[in-house]
Amino acid sequence: QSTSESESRTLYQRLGGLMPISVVVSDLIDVLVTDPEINRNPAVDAARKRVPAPYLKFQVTAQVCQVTGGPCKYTGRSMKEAHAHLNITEDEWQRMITLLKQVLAKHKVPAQESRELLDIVNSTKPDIVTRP
Ligand code: HEM
Repeated sequence: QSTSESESRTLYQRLGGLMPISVVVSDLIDVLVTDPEINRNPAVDAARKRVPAPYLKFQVTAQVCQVTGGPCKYTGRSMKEAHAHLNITEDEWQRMITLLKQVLAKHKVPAQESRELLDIVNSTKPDIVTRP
């Protein structure tokens, strides 16, 4: 396959589609909802006890599928609305990024695709982090 052909593939295609995306998201949610550093935030701890992990996995998978150029339609709330009540700090954000990088490495997501996904995730930071 030529370089121009590989560059025309969407990030969704290069990640391998819904099957690997759903596995990476599932693993990330599993480590996030049990992480002591993240759950030191009482609002996050309360929300993850109230909101079923399978629901979060579904919503985040649909969102990642959509924003990477896949066929899904994300129907959940905006990132601002979904996280406004959680008082998420810079340190908690950095912890989430560390866990995300570990999950991407565990599943051997290539460097280029990992970078593009991290750029997309980082673009949501101003809507999610509401405390310094
Ligand atoms: C430190 C970082 C984050 C934490 C601690 C966190 C935690 C949470 C929690 C607890 C909820 C449930 C809120 C509720 O319904 O009361 C939620 C919802 C959600 N989060 Fe996050 N989140 C983080 C970052 C992200 C990022 C980076 C994304 C995607 C780019 C994301 C996508 C979503 C989605 C799609 C929902 C569901 C929205 C809905 O129910 O309509 N989150 N998050």
